[in-house]
Amino acid sequence: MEVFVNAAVSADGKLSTRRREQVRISGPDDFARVDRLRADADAVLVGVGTVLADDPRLTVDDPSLRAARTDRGDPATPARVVVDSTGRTPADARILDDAATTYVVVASAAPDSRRRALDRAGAEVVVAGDDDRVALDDAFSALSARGIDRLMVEGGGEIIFSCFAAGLVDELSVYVGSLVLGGRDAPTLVDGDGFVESVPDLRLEEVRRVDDGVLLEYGVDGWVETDR
Ligand SMILES: NC(=O)C1=CN([C@@H]2O[C@H](COP(=O)(O)OP(=O)(O)OC[C@H]3O[C@@H](n4cnc5c(N)ncnc54)[C@H](O)[C@@H]3O)[C@@H](O)[C@H]2O)C=CC1
Ligand SMILES: Nc1nc(O)c(N)c(N[C@@H]2O[C@H](COP(=O)(O)O)[C@@H](O)[C@H]2O)n1
Repeated sequence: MEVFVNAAVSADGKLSTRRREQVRISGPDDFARVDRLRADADAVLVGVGTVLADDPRLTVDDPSLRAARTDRGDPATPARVVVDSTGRTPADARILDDAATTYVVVASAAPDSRRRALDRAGAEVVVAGDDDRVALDDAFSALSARGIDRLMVEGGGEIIFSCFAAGLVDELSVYVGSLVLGGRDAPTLVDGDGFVESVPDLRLEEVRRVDDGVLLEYGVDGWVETDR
């Protein structure tokens, strides 16, 4: 499976404010680029933190992109994936609408009542990992078995960290908007525990001005020691 991460950050590297409310960082051209990235994916993945904060739909909006997908036999919008260890996704979350299949990936310890509620709300519940936290390598294998070959990860910072930590990321694109959000508790592009001795090694492929910001595109080359 090919995995690419795309997110928008402020000039100081934040995904959002300390209130964790969705912030419009991208301009119209960047949102159009994101729509094209979604249209090229078999599924778009977020962590449950993003679902609770933003209530996203993660659909393809441009009618011509939707038509191109259906012309080649794909659903108009890629599948949506929520990584949600305990099944906290609300039954009325917009990501569970009928625009596309939505996989909610839970850990084996997720309560049966939550699994049943998600199933009733229209989610396809997938169990990955054998304890109380979703294991992403198992989750991605399960998604691959369901025909997902190209997976777009939109965030947030916790899930992006876990994707890098598991060595699952092939490409990273970051849109850096011209604003400063600040806040020691505001989410950043990569949160989690952070890397110390060995860190993901990026290869810069492209730098381009988009709207009033900069798009950075990287390949991921494995790991590098920090004392280089
Ligand atoms: N500017 C942008 O492009 C984007 C911004 N955001 C922002 O990011 C914030 C949400 O990000 P986060 O709080 O970091 O939440 P997140 O969306 O990364 O979800 C993290 C949650 O997923 C669950 N989880 C299950 N298994 C996990 C695993 N193996 N690794 C990590 N998490 C796992 C946990 O409950 C964890 O708290 C919001 O403020 C949202 O607005 C989110 C996406 C894109
Ligand atoms: N690329 C990008 N730029 C921004 O400025 C953003 N705030 C985000 N946020 C992400 O988009 C999701 C919402 O998408 P829909 O409104 O459902 O289409 C949000 O949940 C973040 O993942 N992305």
